[in-house]
Amino acid sequence: MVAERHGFQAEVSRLLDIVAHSLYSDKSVFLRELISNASDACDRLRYLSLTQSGLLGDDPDLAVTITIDKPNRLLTIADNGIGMSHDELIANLGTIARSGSAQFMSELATEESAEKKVSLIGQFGVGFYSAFMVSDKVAVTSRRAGDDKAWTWESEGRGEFTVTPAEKTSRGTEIALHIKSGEDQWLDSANVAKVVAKYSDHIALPVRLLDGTSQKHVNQAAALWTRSKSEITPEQYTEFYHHIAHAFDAPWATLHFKAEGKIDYTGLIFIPSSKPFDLFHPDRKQSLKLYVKRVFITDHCEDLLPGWLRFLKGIVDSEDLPLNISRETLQANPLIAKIRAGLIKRVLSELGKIAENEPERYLKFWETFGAVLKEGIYEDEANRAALLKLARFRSTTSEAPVSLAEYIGRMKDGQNGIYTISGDEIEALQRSPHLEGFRKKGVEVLLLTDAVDEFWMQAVGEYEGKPFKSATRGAADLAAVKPAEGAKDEKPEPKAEGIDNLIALMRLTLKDAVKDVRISDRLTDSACCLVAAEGDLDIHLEKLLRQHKKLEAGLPRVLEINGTHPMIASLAQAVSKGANEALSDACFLLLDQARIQDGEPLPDPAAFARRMNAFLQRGL
Ligand SMILES: Nc1ncnc2c1ncn2[C@@H]1O[C@H](COP(=O)(O)OP(=O)(O)OP(=O)(O)O)[C@@H](O)[C@H]1O
Repeated sequence: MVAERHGFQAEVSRLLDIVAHSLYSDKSVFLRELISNASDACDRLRYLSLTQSGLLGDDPDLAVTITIDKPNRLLTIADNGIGMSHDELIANLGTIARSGSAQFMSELATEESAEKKVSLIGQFGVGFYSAFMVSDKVAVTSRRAGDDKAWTWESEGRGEFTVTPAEKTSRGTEIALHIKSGEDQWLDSANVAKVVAKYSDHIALPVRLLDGTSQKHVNQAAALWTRSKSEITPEQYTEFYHHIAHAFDAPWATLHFKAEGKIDYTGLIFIPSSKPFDLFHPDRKQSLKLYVKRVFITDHCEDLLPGWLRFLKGIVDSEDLPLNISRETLQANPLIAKIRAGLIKRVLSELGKIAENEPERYLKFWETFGAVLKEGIYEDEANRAALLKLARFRSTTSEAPVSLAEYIGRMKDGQNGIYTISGDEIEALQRSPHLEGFRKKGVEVLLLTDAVDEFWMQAVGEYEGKPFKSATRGAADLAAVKPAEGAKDEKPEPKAEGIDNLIALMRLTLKDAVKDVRISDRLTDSACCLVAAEGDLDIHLEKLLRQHKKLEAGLPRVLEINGTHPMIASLAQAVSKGANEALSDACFLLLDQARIQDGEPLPDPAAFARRMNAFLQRGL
């Protein structure tokens, strides 16, 4: 029969190209991926057989069998799981269905550093395609449970694959790897046995190795989470994490526990140490696997975890849910809500312990997943207090990120709020003129760079009675802050003479381009800055909303001028001689200067250039 020819989806071709250039120094991961897939296929069949008892037929003992055929240079991984139909072979092994993968692949293509490439692809996972690291040809023969037809998918991993009808007497999938020359260790029985033992130890199915006539069982075939903690080594936990999460990093933390009482369940939960590529993709769902009495039910039980814990990996095995529960009715099950509450409590308590006892280690976690936990502060009132305690922030006065409790402990006498400034980058925030007055008074300001910050701060309003206050909104209230002990009680510098006239002229000249012009409490070195009026949207939030097309035009801002700045003093003096064109240009130039310092585009760059040139010319 003529083979059907298909091209790989562009993302798969790119992935295969990367795989072929052998990214990983440890190629043995291909065995882990294929054994994981085989075990998942058996789990899925077992779940379906709960409601379709005929599916298991006369072959009820699910297992994975690995065979070495040295003369033909073949290594085969076979399972009697769910199998794949003709269309599933094409869809599953020819495309990547994960959302965001096209964008991910193009980012990967432009990444130059090989090391970063490995770490990126590690977060993505190469799954089945890792077979091409050691094979020059892969043939997948599969028969879907309940179907009588079988098909062989075959490819050399270069742009296309074929699908042809096949003879296969039993259900399941057989993946035959034609081992590349130079990769002979994958035909060596002792080596394969060692690697398979490592990767299948925690798998709940028997894994067998056949070499010629000899056959041996390589694992205990008991689900890892059912064993007692004292019997499990850190390496075994890490292996299980790699298997379950298809991850390459080491877990940052491992929680293995048994909840007993009103409801009984076991949890084996991992907090990854690196960010998955799609952490902020809108389609990303939580991915804990749900088991009932050791039988895999689903990895898409949305209600098992809140969105703000979507980075967790692992399993939950319930003793109380009925085995024949359908995935659809799971969501409404009150037991799921109880398990969810229990999981949240455990994870938060573990994070709290690590934050207290190992602050440096905790900071690594916070840098990776802090922005996601902040979503919880915004949306989960019940856990808000615990999450606020766990939050850490960069600040103007401390090298290490600080907690809100630490911040409050260092507040100055007379300071009446927790000051924050938001923007895209820490460095730009540090340079912001808005902070000059705060620095002078030694008042700490938290530097916020996550988009979600604006939202949770609005929702929370205050922490332990201290309101959050934006350093770029309203009056700075710094006059009330007492100078630090030992510092000279500096008298405020006298404001430039005629400044009130300058302000009046600026208001008249700038009209609706600003909401107001006033003397600043927060500037010490710069001449001017823009702030939001009390009660208006924070400047950074407004910028975000405009970027996301949720707001059309920006609101006019308050232009603050530094009453002690020599240039402002000269302008004030000039005003006393009467208004003229140069002064009018100066008003607009000051406003544009403030916009530039905020990283804002100028509404009329040509007018800016014209005024600037006129000014330079007058000065020469
Ligand atoms: N042995 C198998 N039996 C049945 N289906 C399989 C088997 N191996 C792979 N598949 C199907 O092919 C799909 C793609 O496999 P692949 O390993 O590339 O990705 P994945 O397992 O979905 O993702 P990842 O490995 O990154 O978590 C699987 O989701 C599964 O549907």
